[in-house]
Amino acid sequence: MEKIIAVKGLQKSFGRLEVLKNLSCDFASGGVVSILGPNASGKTTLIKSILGMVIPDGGEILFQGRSILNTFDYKKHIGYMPQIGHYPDNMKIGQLFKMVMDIRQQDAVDTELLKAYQLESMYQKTMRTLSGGTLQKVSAALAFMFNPAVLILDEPSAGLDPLAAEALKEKILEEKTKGKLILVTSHILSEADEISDHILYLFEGQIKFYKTLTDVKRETGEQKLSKALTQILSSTSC
Ligand SMILES: Nc1ncnc2c1ncn2[C@@H]1O[C@H](COP(=O)(O)OP(=O)(O)OP(=O)(O)O)[C@@H](O)[C@H]1O
Repeated sequence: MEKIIAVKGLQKSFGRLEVLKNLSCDFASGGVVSILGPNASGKTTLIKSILGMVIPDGGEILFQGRSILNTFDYKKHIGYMPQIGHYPDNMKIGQLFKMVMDIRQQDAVDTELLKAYQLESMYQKTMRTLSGGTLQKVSAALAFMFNPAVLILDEPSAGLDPLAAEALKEKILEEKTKGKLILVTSHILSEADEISDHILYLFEGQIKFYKTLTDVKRETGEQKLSKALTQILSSTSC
């Protein structure tokens, strides 16, 4: 499959804390990559670097072969669902969607999640009154709304009720079949097991391994990702 994102020798420190240590990896279209690793291993910093929200100290990131440094245009090809969405407190859900469409000068192309989550019936609710899960639903609907080639989902199902999480999982699988790249950070291994083609495991800002899910299971002889990871990590110092 075509390589859409290339990360080369990425370095990032916050003060004296080295968060990404010369990290290199490629991501191809048409698959789900789960980015796993312990808390503070650098998962969010990696995806925020790809999104241009964190400026690396060294290395480079190419999107479709071009450096993302000082560019903005590539972002229209990425749908991003943050860990916690921050929206203007007094804005209503309907106004938020309209504002995003106005900024992009584009109507919503994909309203599947918006409908699945019945957000239209909540258009008059203001953002500050929403439950954490509803906020997540709004973020998910926005991420998929403009049919982007790449989706970056940061712990997407955290806070979603089981039905909403299932709808999101189905949506991810559906979009994958359309040839999209979907990067997902998660701590829920059963979910990663159901949706992933590749597992990228980060530890202390470095890639411990980046393999297909099939290889992870074959090499460990385990049927479940959770057991395979336990086996790999107990034999190393992660
Ligand atoms: N803006 C920032 N300023 C200072 N330190 C930061 C900043 N952003 C992240 N860090 C630190 O960088 C490290 C990596 O954070 P990051 O959010 O990338 O980890 P993560 O793997 O996504 O963690 P989690 O699984 O807990 O979400 C952490 O120690 C965090 O405190």
